Order: sequence, then structure tokens, then C-alpha cells
Amino acid sequence: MESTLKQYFGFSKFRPYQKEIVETILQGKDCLVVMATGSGKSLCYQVPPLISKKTAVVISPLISLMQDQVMALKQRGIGAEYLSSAQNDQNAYTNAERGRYNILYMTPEKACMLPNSFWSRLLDSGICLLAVDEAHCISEWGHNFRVEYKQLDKLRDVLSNVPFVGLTATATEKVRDDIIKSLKMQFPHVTIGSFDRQNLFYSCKSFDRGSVFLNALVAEISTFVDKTESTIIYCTTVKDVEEIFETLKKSRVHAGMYHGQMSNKAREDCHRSFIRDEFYVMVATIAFGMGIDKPDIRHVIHYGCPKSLESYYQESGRCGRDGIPSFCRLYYTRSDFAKADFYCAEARTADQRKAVMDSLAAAQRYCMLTTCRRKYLLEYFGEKYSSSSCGTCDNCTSSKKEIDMSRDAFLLLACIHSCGGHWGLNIPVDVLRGSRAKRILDAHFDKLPFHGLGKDLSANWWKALASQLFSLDYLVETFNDKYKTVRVGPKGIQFLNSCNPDYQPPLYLILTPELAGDDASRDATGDGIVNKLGQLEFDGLSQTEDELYKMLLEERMKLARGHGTAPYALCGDQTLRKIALTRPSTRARLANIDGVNQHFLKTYGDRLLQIIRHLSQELGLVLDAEPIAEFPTPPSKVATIHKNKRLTPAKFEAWKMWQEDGLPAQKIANHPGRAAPIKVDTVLEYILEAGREGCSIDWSRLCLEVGLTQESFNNIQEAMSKVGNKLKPIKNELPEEVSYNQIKVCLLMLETGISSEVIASTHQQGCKVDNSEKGSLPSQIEAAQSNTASLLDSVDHQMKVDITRNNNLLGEFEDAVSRLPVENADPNQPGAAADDLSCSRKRQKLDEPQAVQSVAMEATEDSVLDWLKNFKDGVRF
Ligand SMILES: Nc1ncnc2c1ncn2[C@@H]1O[C@H](COP(=O)(O)OP(=O)(O)OP(=O)(O)O)[C@@H](O)[C@H]1O
Repeated sequence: MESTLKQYFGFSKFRPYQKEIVETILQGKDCLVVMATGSGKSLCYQVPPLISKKTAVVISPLISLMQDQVMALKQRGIGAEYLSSAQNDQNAYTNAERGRYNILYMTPEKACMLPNSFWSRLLDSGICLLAVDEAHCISEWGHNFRVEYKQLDKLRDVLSNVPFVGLTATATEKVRDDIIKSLKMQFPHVTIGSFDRQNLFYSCKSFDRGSVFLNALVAEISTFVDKTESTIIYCTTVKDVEEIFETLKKSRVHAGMYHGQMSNKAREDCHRSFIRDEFYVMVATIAFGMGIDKPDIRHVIHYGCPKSLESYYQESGRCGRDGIPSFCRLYYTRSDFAKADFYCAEARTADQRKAVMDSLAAAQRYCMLTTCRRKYLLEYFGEKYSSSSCGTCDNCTSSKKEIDMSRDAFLLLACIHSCGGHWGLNIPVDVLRGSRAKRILDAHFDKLPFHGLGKDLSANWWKALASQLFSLDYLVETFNDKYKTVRVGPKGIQFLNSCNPDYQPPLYLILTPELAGDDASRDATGDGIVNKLGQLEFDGLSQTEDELYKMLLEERMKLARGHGTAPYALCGDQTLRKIALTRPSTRARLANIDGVNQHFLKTYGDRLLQIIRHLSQELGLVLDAEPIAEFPTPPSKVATIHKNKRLTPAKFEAWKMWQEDGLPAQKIANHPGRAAPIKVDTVLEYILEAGREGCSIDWSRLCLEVGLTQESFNNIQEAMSKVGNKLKPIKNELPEEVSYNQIKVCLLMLETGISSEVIASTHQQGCKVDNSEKGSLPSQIEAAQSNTASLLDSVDHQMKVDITRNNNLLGEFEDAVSRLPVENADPNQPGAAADDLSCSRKRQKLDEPQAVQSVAMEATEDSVLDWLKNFKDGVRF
């Protein structure tokens, strides 16, 4: 099973539950799979046909979804086709009957219409399973009931011995029972995975409709587009879709739109362009829902509260299906919560109406929540979340100010209580605000002592306060057949009992923007949550590796265009990031990367290797940077703000050995603890990466180790002023002996504000000797001695840990000298040594592995001085 997984999908491991489900299907048993969006349900029905060599029939609700899946499967070398009204190729039917496809998709309508003869021929050829994707559509209790799904039970009689597999991301117990019954499943194996999408960051914000907000939204979205991050903006009406689309267009943000009033063709075209990354923003109604199989959507924005929490989970679940950190934001207005009647219009029974009202109330509560959003979402779906803070939603990451609102809470609770608890929220709020509307006067509520006591605050302010009191269970909402009523719950009564008009016990509530009346923070997209989050903690790509990743994205786009397919169908972003991190130089190494399958390797492998080689060279990155086995599993959680991006263990270890244990890069590269040696350049790259991430670096020592002198520092700076800060152009500007490592160190020093004064004084003194005192042997020796001493001082300073000899000065001196990389220490080659003091040239070889390899000269003070005397022009270290 694992080799099939690797061969076709490129993955080395099954995700939780996948393997056991595949095994159960292969044993011929029915299965019900309830697992989160993006958790890998499809694989559960895609692997069995590849193992059993029989066809898997998959019922899927949308033609566009089937088309996407078929396209992606073909890219993996899997025989796949779909049957639907959109299928023009008549051969598809004949091929299907003959079992020519591993996976055969069809709509429920098509499945019910196909003649028995088709099924019996296909049965003869071999069917290994019938999967019903988005199986919640079967249930009237589901949030997406579809009549055609109900008729699928007919197939049970035709395919009596074929295992049926129902798959869905959202199913309450009732819905699960419905699916089992409707599909006449026999003792099914039921798998319920976690609903937690750890890589998603959730946030909500109220907004005011209008051009100010729209412009701010568009400005933010264009920053996503700049980063080639795909975004879906879900709207609740076609009008909103068109308005946002137009605003984007005016701002020259290339986007697509998708809603039910567009023609099928226009919708399909738009969908295709979006998945092919021809544009990065899709503005859509929920019509663009279940069928979206694009794994690299980084932002799902809801413009308006969705009709239910189930829909929200499903729609926001389109985000980050590839496991990369992604963002779900919901903007709501209070008027969204008054749409219950509209949503109830289709409900046929009182139960259905209640279900719709309950779902909308849950979504409303989610919007107004001041506690952990993830916890609320998961617990809504019946999953226990033990922590009270996920750390990856706005409520868990923003600092919360709490203030005592006991008096206002007292007024509101007392007013609601006095109104008898038979009304919605509007009446008591109107009473507080001193309304003299007919219904208030008719009920004599103008006589209540609270009438007008809250007139200085807006109705929305009081409703925002009510939301907090709901979330603390001080207030309770009840749904009748048509109306919502609000009453004071037992906790609220307890609070009221402890109050009198002159005294209320403190009640600290979170000061939300609405309660703070902070219009400035609400007049646009508000907190710019994505920007505030700072860097995402992910897989520790260095800046240069990230540059490579972006270039690889572009190259993937070109390849995909050339083959008329979507970039993600070639390989996922996750896989490309791993390629950027490791830069494989051979097919075997490329094949080892998670996500690279046989078909990809055969079709694009050589071209990709060429590209990797070329781009890595351009960026000064070494190939085969890290043994594949050392890959960290990318954390699936979105990170909150951290000072340092996380380093991979390999990078951290290298930095620690260099900085804290004082080992030279050469020793680190060949450290016995390693499975295989790595290149010195790679070690230096890791150290720089650590420096970039805020780890402390002994810059003098690093300059010394790569041979960066003050002069080359100046030269590099000068080159940068001409050609910018890209490595290759800088390198081209400089003498050949200036190495990439020197340039990288210099760039990072400039980037992190490190002064060139840290460059060991020996470099500069060495230059002085070379320039001003050439020819005077004693002075050169003196200078060289002093150079040596100060050089040793600086090195010695770093090598605290590894000093094994005695602690007296001579011992330290010897030890330090013995560690110095000495090139051409052979006294019979004075020419090389003479060259050493020619400043900019003399250090450049230090970073070359072969130079560094000739280490370990056993020395005493006397022997060094003796040895120095043999050289007219000094020596280099
Ligand atoms: N074993 C695995 N290792 C790595 N990635 C995997 C594995 N299984 C699936 N994936 C990837 O996870 C992503 C989501 O998988 P899939 O489309 O099957 O999710 P799903 O559960 O069907 O989601 P949805 O309910 O949204 O349709 C895909 O990009 C897929 O390639």
C-alpha cells in the first residue's frame, strides 16, 4: 500500500485513518468516513482501485469538481474519467463499462439514469467500491440536502456486493444515521476524524458597508495577489459579488466571479482560470462551494455572516487544504443576523425551520464570540477541545482589555426581565433608548423605570453588550416557530439579585471594538490581521530559499501552462517548498521528496532538476542541502507572532555547534554525529540563516572564517549600490576571488545592522603591513606576530568549550593555533604565503572546503615564531 501511495501520489506516509479505511474497503466492507475538509478523504477511495485493479465508482455532486479531480488524477498517471451531461466523448461510456478506468466519477443523476446493462458489464469488469462524496447531501438534516442523492439507494440493489463508502466533512449524528440508512449500508465501519484544521487561523470582525471598507478590503487583497496567494471572497448575495468584483476591477486587481445567475459556461471558465492561477481572487456566492478542490487557497474571506455554522466550516475549509498555514476571516454586520426569515423560506416543516434558525444563531454567536473560536467551532460539531485557547484565532492572540460594565449590564438585564422575556432584543433596547414607538406605548413599556436610561448609547452598542451576556449565559435565546425571544437566564437572575439601583457588583467584560465605540478601527478591514500576525512559522526557508521557492512557483506555472493543466495538479506548494529547502541534484533525491510521484518524475523530473540547478546557482545556494531524512514535518499549526522563525533542527544544530560549541564550519560539516557529511558552504548557510532569525552570531569570527576583510566588505557594498542586493549580480561585479559566502555574510551584516568594525582587526592590520611596510622584514614579522596574537585572541575567545589542554596562556595559544585553518603551511612554498598579505585576496580561500581541510597544525609558541621567521612576507591563517 505504501509503495502504491508513493508511486501515484508521491506521499511516503498515510495520514491518520487513511490506511485502515483503505484496508476495510479492500476487505469488502461498507464505510462511513466523516473527516475534516482537506484531511485526505479522497485518497481513501483513490487507493483501493490501484491495488485491486478494479474500477472505483465515485458519486460527486458537481461537474466542475469531477473535472478537477479527473485532471489531477491524470497528472498522477491514474486512469480517470467522468460521466455526466457535460461528457461529450461517447467512448468514455464504453471504456468505462470495460473497466478501462481506475476511477470513474459520475453525478448522482447520471448514476441513477445509467441502465442496468451498464452496471452489469462494469461489474463483470470489476468494481472495487462505490463512493458517495459529500454524502451529507443525502440527509434532510444536512445543510446541503439534494434530492438526487436520496435516490442513490437504487444502486444498492444493482451493486449488492460492492462496498459502499460515504464521505463527508460535516455530519452530525442525525446526518450520519441518515447516510447509513439511505445507502442501506451493512454494519459499516464508521470513522470520525477530528474537525480541527490546525493550519487555519480564524478571525471575525464587524464592518460597516460602504466604499471605505471596500477600498480597504481591495487594498489588502491586492497584497495577497502580489504574493500570488489565492483568495476566495464569499458573499451572501449576487449583488455583493458584483460590487466587490467591480471594485477590484477598478483597482486593477484581476479577479473572477462566480454565482448562480451566470451561465454555466461563464462559471466553468472562471473556475478553470482560478484553479489554473490565471488570477488569484475569486468573488463568489456559496454556489462556488463544495466543488472547489484547489489545495493552495490561502485566504477565505466571508463578506457577511453565512447562513449556518456548518456552511461556514465547509466554506472556510476550502482554505489551506495542502496543510500550509492559511487564513479565514469573517466580516459581519448586525443586519446579517436578521436574515432568518430569508433562509427559512425554503424550509418545509417546523423542524426544518428550527434547524435553520439554530444554525444561523450558531453562526451569529461565532461572530460575536470573545473566547476561542476554534474551541467553539469544534464543540459545535461535538468534538471536545480541552484547551480554552488555541492560540490561532483572533480572540486567542489579541490582547483583551476588560472593563467593569456592571451598571450597563444591570440596566439591560433588568429591562429585558421587566419586559417579561417574551420579546426579541429590539424591544428592550428600544425601551432603554427611550423609544416612543407605538408598540412600546401599547405595551406601556414607556412607564418602566429604565425607559430612556440608555439613550446615550446606540442600539448596536446595547446589542453588542447583549452578545457578551449571551456568551456568558446571562441571557438566553429561545426560538419559537417563527420568532426569537430573549430572556434572562439563571446566571443573569443571580446577578440581578445581587444588584440594586445604586450598587452593582463588578462585572468585567471584554471591551470589543463595538463596545469601545472605536469607529476608527471598524471603518475598514480593521486590524489587518494577516499583517499583524507577522511571519508564519513554517518550514524554516531562508530568505534566499524563499526566493528560490518563488522562482519555482513561476517555473511550475510555465510547465502547467505548457501542459494545459493547473499548477497544483503538477505538484503541491508543500512539495515545492521542500524542493527549495533541499535543492535535489538527482532524480533519486527528487523522488524522495514527499509529493513527487512517478508520473511527475518521468514527465517533468529532468526539466525540474535543470531548473533547480540553474536557479540555485544563480542564487548562490548549494545543491543537496540537507539529507532528506532530516526533513522536519512541517508544523500544521499557524504560528502566532514569534521573534524568530523556527529553524529546522539541522540548521539549529549547526548554529549551536558553531556559536556555542565554537566548532569551525569544517568540523561541523564532517561531524561524526551526521549520517553523511555535508558541505561547509551548507553549514555556513545554516549559520547565516540562524543569524537572520535572530540567533546571536560572533561576527568577527564569522568574517574571519569566510575571509571577509574590510576591503572586500567595502567592495561588496559598492557593488550593491550599483546592482542591488541580488547575489549573482553582486558576484559578477567583483573580482573572482570574492566568494559567495563573503557576499552573503556582508549582506546579512548590512541587513541586520552589524557594523563592519567587527571585522577582525587582523585583516586591517594585515593590509597595513602589506601596503606600508613592505620590505622591512623585522617589522613584518612584528606585524605578523601581532596579527597572529590578535587573531588568536579573537579565535580563542570563541573556543571556550573545546579547549582540552591546560589552561595557561601557552596551552590556550597552542590549542587555538592548532584549530586555525592554515592553507599552504608548507614552508617550501613561500610564494603562497607572500600572497597572503595582499589583503583582499588573502582570505578568499578560507571558505573553500579543500583549503579548510588542511587544518590541525600542532604548534607551540616557539615553533610558530620560528616558522614565522622563515617568511619574508608573513603568513596567512
Ligand atoms: N497521505 C498524505 N500525505 C500527504 N498529503 C496528503 C495525503 N493524503 C492527502 N493529502 C493531500 O491533502 C490534500 C487534501 O486531500 P483531499 O482532497 O483528499 O481532502 P478531502 O478530505 O477530500 O477534503 P474535502 O472535504 O475538502 O474534499 C490534498 O492536497 C492531498 O493531496
